Amino acid sequence: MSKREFTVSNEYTFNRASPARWIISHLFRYKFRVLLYMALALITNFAFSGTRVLTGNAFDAVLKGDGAQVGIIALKMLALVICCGLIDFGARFMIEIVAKSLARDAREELYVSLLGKSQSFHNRQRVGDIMARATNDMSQISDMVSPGFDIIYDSFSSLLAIMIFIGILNIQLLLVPLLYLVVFLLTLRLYSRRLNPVSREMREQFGVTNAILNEAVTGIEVIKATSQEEQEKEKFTKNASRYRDFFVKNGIIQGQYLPTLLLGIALAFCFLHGLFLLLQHQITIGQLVTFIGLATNLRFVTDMSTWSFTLAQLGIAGSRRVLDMMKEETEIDENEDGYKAQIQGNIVFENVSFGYGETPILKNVSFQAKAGQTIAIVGQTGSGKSTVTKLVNRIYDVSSGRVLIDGQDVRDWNMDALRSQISTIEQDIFLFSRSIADNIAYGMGQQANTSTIEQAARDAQAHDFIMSFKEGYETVIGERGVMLSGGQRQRLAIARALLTDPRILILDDSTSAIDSATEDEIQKAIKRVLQNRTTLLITHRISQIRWADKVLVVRNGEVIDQGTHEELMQRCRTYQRIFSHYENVAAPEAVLASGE
Ligand SMILES: Nc1ncnc2c1ncn2[C@@H]1O[C@H](COP(=O)(O)OP(=O)(O)OP(=O)(O)O)[C@@H](O)[C@H]1O
Repeated sequence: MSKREFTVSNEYTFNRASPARWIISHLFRYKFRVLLYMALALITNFAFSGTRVLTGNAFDAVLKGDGAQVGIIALKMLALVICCGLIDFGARFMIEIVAKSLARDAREELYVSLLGKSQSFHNRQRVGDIMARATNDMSQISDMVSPGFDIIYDSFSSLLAIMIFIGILNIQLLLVPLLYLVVFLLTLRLYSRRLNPVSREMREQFGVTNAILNEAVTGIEVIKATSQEEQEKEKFTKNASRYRDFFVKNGIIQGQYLPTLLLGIALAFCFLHGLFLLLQHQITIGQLVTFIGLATNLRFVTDMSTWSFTLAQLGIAGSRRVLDMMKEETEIDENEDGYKAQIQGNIVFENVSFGYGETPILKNVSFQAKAGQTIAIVGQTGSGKSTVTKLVNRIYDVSSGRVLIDGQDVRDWNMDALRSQISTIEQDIFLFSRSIADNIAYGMGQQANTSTIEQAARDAQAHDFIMSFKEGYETVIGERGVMLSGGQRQRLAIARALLTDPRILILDDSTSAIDSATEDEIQKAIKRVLQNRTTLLITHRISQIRWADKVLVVRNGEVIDQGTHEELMQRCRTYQRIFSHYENVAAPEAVLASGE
């Protein structure tokens, strides 16, 4: 079992060794329903072939002039057809339930698997591609079972019934159908071998096209602002055309399906063979009629297999893509048996180095934060400030060195215990398209009551602007909170953090997107949120730096100095420059951004 950051208790485990085994293990979960379906479908097909026998019997009775017998046969036929219809309904109903249950289970399995993947995994993925796998591929998997598997099983059980009835009629009559069957299976194998890679590529291309569409819709503002519509259109057209080409190729292979032609030839030979046996008085006219009727039923097997095999191919290709995503290795484990305790808030970085890829970003970072302290991190943009904070709650793991919380390596902590006590207020705050109250209560699993939500909002200086909306706390905010300004979003994030009352807070306040009117309120909110917890504060704001017990000065991934504001003012040239510029220029951002 690969590493996971999140698991569900009592999770049903499926065999992920190969797409076929995976599907079978899913079907196995509903084995009784599958077996019932198989039995019902088999009965339907035998009953249907039985109607051909009755037709032949009726012919013989007519030729003998036995009217009473014809009447009895007609009644038998009616009863058989009604039973056939009812049982067939039961079979279709069963398989449809199995198909939809399987799709639901597979979707849930993929979803849980995605929740358990590390941040590095999600950085590598394109959202559109994930969406294509979670929606289209899942539908393909469901279609593979019903109607795909249904048709294939139905075809083969009808074939079995046809062969048994012909064999009972006269064993010699099996000659042509059996020959046809051998040629049919050979051409079918050839057909699926040709179709398989094309349908796989078609699915892959669909994922790529979907990802482009998703990216364009998400980034529509940038496209419009930079007037790149033409380039985006071309890119999309190119990919949509590739998808079309695969689709056409798929169609061409399907169009070249040989068995239909072969069946026509086989039926002609069946007729000749039957006629020959009739002339030799080995079968009656009625039996010839039954035989031709049964042989004609082979059309059902032949025609349906074209489509059903396409569905099966697409389903297998879809399962492979879903499975590939679920099986992709993730770096961080939830560490279920790890250390669990109430966090006091002592953080120690011991010679920590880290890189997202090959290039090292952080080099030999060491510092300490005592419980309840506020540590400000300052440095030029891209120097690695946010990266330092991402190692605390194990969004990423260190490459070397250790990060300790209360003396325990973060890798030894139980992931849930660790993360549930650490909150992050990031620069780019993500708000769900739900009500404001739900967004604030998010970290509590929606378990907070209205008055505590409101209190948190008041402490975060957010209550007044929330109440200015017509629906107050019930106002639904758009995707990514587009209806709110940067300052409002930040205050909602602060309220969310206050509500969860984390022991460690990571606050990335390096954004300068706040208008000065709300600046004061934000400062108040931040000051409030820092109380009683260890805080790592990334900031460019001089007032906030002054609140800190210790300041880390980061340059190119190294902590070049650390100490209190006063100490650094005395000995650190970079720090002194920040402040001398601040006095002259009024804001330190310019200096920090300049790389000093
Ligand atoms: N997910 C990622 N994958 C690869 N490289 C990354 C990733 N995130 C950040 N980096 C790189 O790591 C370096 C440090 O980034 P980081 O975000 O920690 O800087 P920062 O000091 O917080 O910058 P800013 O003040 O602009 O937020 C940068 O060179 C950045 O390009």
